[in-house]
Amino acid sequence: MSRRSAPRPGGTGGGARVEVLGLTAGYGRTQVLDAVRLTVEPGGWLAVIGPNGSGKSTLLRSVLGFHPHEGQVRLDGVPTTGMHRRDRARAMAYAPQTPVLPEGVTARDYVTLGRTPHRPLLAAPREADRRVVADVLDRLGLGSMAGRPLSTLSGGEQQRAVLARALAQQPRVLLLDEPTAALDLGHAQQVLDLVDVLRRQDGLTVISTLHDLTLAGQYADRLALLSGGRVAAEGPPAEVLTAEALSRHYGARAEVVAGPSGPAVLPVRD
Ligand SMILES: Nc1ncnc2c1ncn2[C@@H]1O[C@H](COP(=O)(O)OP(=O)(O)OP(=O)(O)O)[C@@H](O)[C@H]1O
Repeated sequence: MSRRSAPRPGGTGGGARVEVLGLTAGYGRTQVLDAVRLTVEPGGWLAVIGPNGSGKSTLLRSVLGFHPHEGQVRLDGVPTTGMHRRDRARAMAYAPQTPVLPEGVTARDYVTLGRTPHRPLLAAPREADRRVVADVLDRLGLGSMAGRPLSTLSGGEQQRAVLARALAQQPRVLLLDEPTAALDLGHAQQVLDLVDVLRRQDGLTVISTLHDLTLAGQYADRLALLSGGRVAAEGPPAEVLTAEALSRHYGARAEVVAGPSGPAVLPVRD
């Protein structure tokens, strides 16, 4: 993965403040989220954690406006419901946990789809779009396979292509659902390092879900623990990641130790 500095794929002129106010959502009669309230400052990284089924993906999809909900989401104080779809698409990019990948499309063409909100309807990609796409592909270590159909990429390479598409969008807010699920440790660190660089250099605001609590604690500056439809704990990783919280909300036996770059969670066998 190259560390070329310009042009930066996230070079957007800064992130947005995200406010989630009283967000309630569910499926049919089943309520999954109950009046969730969160704030992420520009350039902040909030990792939403919580046991399986606690509503992390539902929360991300609701923030994006993809899932019906009550309550309000504001970007820099502006309710997203009042924003034009195209403006919303420019502001927020999403890398889903289980994306539907189009058949017969090359990695390069797929990532170029991320430029759609930035160009006139039906217009062909411009030189500037091609440069952003090439840079993102390069920075995610996908440059050499850009011309290959997505279906021939490995699971981890496909996951990086999905992230590349989101970064090519040059959003102000990046929402990542389990971005490292299919990645080996080295690639997981490279992807998270890149996102971290973008938020530090450009003030990109990041909201992610992460099952790996040690990685969550190392990269995010705040964690929100979802449990029972509510935010059970929210704050700096060292405050949220406690053995007591992991036992209570995950039913897990674990020790939490202070690591060199954040708390590390060590599962303890019976
Ligand atoms: N389309 C759907 N129809 C009905 N119920 C759903 C649907 N999608 C999700 N759910 C339910 O909503 C709850 C929250 O799901 P969600 O995917 O948001 O959880 P999550 O915290 O992201 O889970 P995981 O950690 O397993 O990815 C779960 O109980 C799930 O079964």
